[in-house]
Amino acid sequence: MYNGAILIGASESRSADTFNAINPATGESGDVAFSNAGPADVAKATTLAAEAFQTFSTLSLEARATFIETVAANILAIKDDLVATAMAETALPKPRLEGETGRTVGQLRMFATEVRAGLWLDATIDPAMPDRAPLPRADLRRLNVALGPVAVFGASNFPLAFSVAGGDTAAAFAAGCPVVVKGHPAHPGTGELVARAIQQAVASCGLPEGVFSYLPGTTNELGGALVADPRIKAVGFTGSRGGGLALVKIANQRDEPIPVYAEMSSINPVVLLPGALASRAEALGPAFVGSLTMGAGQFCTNPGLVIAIDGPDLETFVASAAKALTAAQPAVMLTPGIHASFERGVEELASHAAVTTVARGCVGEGVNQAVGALFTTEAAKFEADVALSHEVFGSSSILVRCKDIAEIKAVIANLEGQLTATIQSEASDNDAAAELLPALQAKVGRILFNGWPTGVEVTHAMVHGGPFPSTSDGRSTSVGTLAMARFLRPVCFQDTPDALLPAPLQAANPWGITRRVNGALEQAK
Ligand SMILES: O=CCCC(=O)C(=O)O
Repeated sequence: MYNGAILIGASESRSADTFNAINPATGESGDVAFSNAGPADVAKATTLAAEAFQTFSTLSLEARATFIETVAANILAIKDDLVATAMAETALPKPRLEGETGRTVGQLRMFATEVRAGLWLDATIDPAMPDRAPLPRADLRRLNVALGPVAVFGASNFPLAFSVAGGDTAAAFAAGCPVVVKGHPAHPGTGELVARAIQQAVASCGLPEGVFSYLPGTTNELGGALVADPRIKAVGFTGSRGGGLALVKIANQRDEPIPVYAEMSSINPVVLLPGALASRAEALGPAFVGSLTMGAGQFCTNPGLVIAIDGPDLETFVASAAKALTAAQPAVMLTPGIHASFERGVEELASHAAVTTVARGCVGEGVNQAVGALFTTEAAKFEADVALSHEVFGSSSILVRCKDIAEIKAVIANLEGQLTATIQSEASDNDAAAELLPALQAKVGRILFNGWPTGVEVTHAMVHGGPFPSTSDGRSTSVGTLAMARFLRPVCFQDTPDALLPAPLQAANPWGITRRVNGALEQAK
C-alpha cells in the first residue's frame, strides 16, 4: 500500500507540506496526503546515491541483472493494486494499464538480459606493439562505465512504462547508475507503489540503500534542485517542451553542466502517398482515427499532422476519417491542466483563419474529456504560420493539402524535429517515397511504413528519440536497450597492469564477454 511518504534510500519520511491525487474522471481529490519533498530531501537522496555509486556501478553483471529482475518481479506481484490505483489517478482504462504493466516488466527483463550479455560495455582492446616503428604502440583498453547518479522525471501519460520504474530508470540501473526519481504528482499513489517495489528489491538484493530514492512533489523547485545538485550526473525526462527546456537550462548553468535527455514535443507527420490513397483511402480513415484517439491522444507518438496531395482520393480519406472521428467517444484526459491546454490548442486551430474544421468527436457528459478534432489547411498556409505545426497534446490533428510531391517535401523540410514519420504507400509510390526519405530521415528518429506511430516496441533496434524539439538530444533513444548509452561514458586504460584493470578488460576475460581485440570481434566464451 501507499501512504504518501517520501522514500529516501531504505527510509521513509513525511513533510508537513502535502498534496492530494485528483481523479480526473470525477475531479475529486483522494484521501491520502502526499508529501511534497523539499531541498533537504534532495540533498539526502543524492548524497546516498553518490555513496552507493561505486558499489553499484562495479557489481558483477549477474548481480546487477538479478536486481533489475527483482524489481520486475516485485512490480508484477502488486499488479492488481497498481492497476487499480493507476486507473483512479489517470482514468486510463484497465486493459491499457495492464498492458503497460506488462511492458514495464518486460522492459526491465530485457535490460537485465542486456546487462548479462555485456555488449554494452563495448570492451575494446588494442594490444601493445612494442616493436612498431618508428614508435612503439602502448596497450590500450577501453570500456563503458556508468556516469553517476541519475535524476529521472516520470511522465504523466505513461504512469508505469515512462515513470518510476520506466525506461529511463531501467536504462540507468542497467548502466550501473543509482537513480533519484522525481515522482509525477498526477499519479502519486501509483508512483509510490512502484517506488516501494524498487526499495524492497534494493534491500533484498543486499545493495547500498542509495541505489534508489523517490521524491514526490508538485513544485518546479523540487525538480530544479534535483537537476542542480552536483551529485547528479545526468537527467532523464519525458514531458512538456517548457518543462524539458527549463531542466536543460538548469543543467547547463551548473558549475559542471550535465546531459539532460528530455523527450518533449512531436506531431509525428503521416504522409499519405497517391498509390496508398488510390487503393485504400476508405480504410485509412478509421485506422488513422484509431491512432489519433488512442489514450485520448495522449501519446508523444500521436499522429498530429497528415500530409497528402489534394484530389478525389484524399477526399475519400477525409470523408472516411471524418465519419470515424464523429463516432469516436470522448475520453477523460490525465489531468485538468492537460485537458485545459488541449481545449486551448483546439480552440486556437478552430478559430484560425487559415484552418477548416473537418470533424469533431462525440461530446460527453463528464469532466476533463478530450473530444477528438481533425482540421485541414493548405501547404502554403501551413508554412506561413509556425503555430499550425505546434503540438496540441491530445487527439487533435491537422491535414495539410499539397499540390505535388515537391510541396510535400517542402512541408517536411520546414518541420521541426520529430520522434516519428509515417509513410502510407504502395509499390507504385516507391519513387515518391525514395524522394521523401532523405528529408524525413533528417527530421525524425523513426520512419515507419504502412503502420501508425502510436505503440512503440521495446527492442534493441528501437529509436524513440529525434532531433530537437522532439528531444533535447537527438543522438539517443529513451526506449529500447540503446537507451543505456545515455548513462555511460568511455574510459581508456593505457599500459595498465592486468590485475588493476576492470574485469572485462583483463587478459583472461573473466566475465567471458564479447570483446573487440585489434579490431576483430572475439566472441563471448
Ligand atoms: O508518449 C510517449 C511514448 C509513446 C509510446 O511509448 C507508444 O506510443 O507506445
